[in-house]
Amino acid sequence: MEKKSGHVLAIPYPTQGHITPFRQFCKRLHYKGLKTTLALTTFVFNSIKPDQSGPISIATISDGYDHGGFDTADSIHDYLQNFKTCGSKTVADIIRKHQTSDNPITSIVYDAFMPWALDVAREFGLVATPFFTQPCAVNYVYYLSYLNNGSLELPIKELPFFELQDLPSFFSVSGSYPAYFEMVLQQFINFEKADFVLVNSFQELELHEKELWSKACSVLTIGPTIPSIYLDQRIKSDINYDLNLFESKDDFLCTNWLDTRPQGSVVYVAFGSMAQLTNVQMEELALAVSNFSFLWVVRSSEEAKLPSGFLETVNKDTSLVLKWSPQLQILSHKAIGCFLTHCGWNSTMEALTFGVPMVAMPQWTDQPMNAKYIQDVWKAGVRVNTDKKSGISKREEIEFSIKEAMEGERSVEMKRNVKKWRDLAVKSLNEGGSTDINIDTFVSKVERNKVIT
Ligand SMILES: O=c1ccn([C@@H]2O[C@H](COP(=O)(O)OP(=O)(O)O[C@H]3O[C@H](CO)[C@@H](O)[C@H](O)[C@H]3O)[C@@H](O)[C@H]2O)c(=O)[nH]1
Repeated sequence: MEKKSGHVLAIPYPTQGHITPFRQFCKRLHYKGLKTTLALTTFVFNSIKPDQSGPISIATISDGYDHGGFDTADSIHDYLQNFKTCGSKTVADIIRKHQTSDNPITSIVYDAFMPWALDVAREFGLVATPFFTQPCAVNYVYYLSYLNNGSLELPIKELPFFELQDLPSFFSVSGSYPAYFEMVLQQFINFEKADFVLVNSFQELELHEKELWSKACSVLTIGPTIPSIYLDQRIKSDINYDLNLFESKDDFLCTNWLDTRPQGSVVYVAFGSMAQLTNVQMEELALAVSNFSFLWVVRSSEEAKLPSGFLETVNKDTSLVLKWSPQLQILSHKAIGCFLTHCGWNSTMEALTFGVPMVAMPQWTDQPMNAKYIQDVWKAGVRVNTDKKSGISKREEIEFSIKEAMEGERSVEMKRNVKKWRDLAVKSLNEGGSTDINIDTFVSKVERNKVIT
């Protein structure tokens, strides 16, 4: 690896689904010779106490909630406002602190949810690039809505296949989470002034959507941000995600148990780090998965919603319930037959690139749109029908969809397709692939930027 002169400060929004792709992108930049520093909020830093011996430095910034994090904010709106104020100040402090060092910061890669970081970067003459952790299609639709003052008309001319239920939940559930809706639209207030726009996706997966969006800005797809060992294997040390906000105590238990299960027999059920199901939905899910051999992640905060006595009745030989799982190890295990997922973007890319058919149960935000692509565009899974009135997926529907993905006629096609996406993902990461070229483009821009201190 040839050492290069640039130094990137990477600033994710402080949740698991954002910290992970940022951390992984830093590993790619380090592999290309750049110095990288990952900024975590003080609260996250203190919660996970990250190992700091690796090549990626860690710095802390403040979101205004150093002691209790997001949970102690009065509202989402307050949290975002305070993050902007305290974040701007503490990011500037980090840049200043490095100015007299051997390796001053030359570039900021910031979460697209935090467009205020562009102003800080410009104040110091740094390369500024937002990083979108959701796919091009979702970002493009938000962009159209931003141009249209928050509304969106169907059909979308260039993406005519979307119906209301396929759009991000802010459109289909009108008035829901106004502060977050505002946040996803604000991603576009200044993005045209950025040097590039980085997206955790790969070009082959979203060719049309990337082209559409490229008319508005310079889009570089730099994903998937899954550890190299599972895909291109160019970065030997990149074997796992290594910053976990949730404790995973039972990794060995879990993989040992999977070793005992027949090939393609287990339904893996996980809803990421944030989704909250209703009690009724939990019950329907519990009743449906009980007809299969399953491995279900039920986070501590969701556990009370399980039907009473459920955990005691789980047959430990054929099924397992965990509070958090080593998801990569699970999805890459031959015992897994399908992945019942909320369609968070990281989980979606993981399933696609590990070749696991999906049963899509989107909950909110970008997830319904990811589900649409999973079923109808990439043909890599089946979306569970929901009751129009209650929004609940009934047990029979869940059961039917699992069978479709595990053994139905469509399952053969799905398995063929996920294999295709996996091969394309590997190709994009390999030398000369689309992602590899895009990362090189970004690296040369950072390298050329000479900051005058
Ligand atoms: O038991 C578990 C469950 C999840 N994961 C990992 O946690 C991450 C979860 O990310 P994601 O699937 O994207 O879900 P969320 O945590 O819900 O992510 C949020 O952020 C994503 C990126 O912006 C959005 O696409 C989602 O809708 C949003 O909810 C993935 O890398 C998983 O491998 C584990 O390691 N163990």
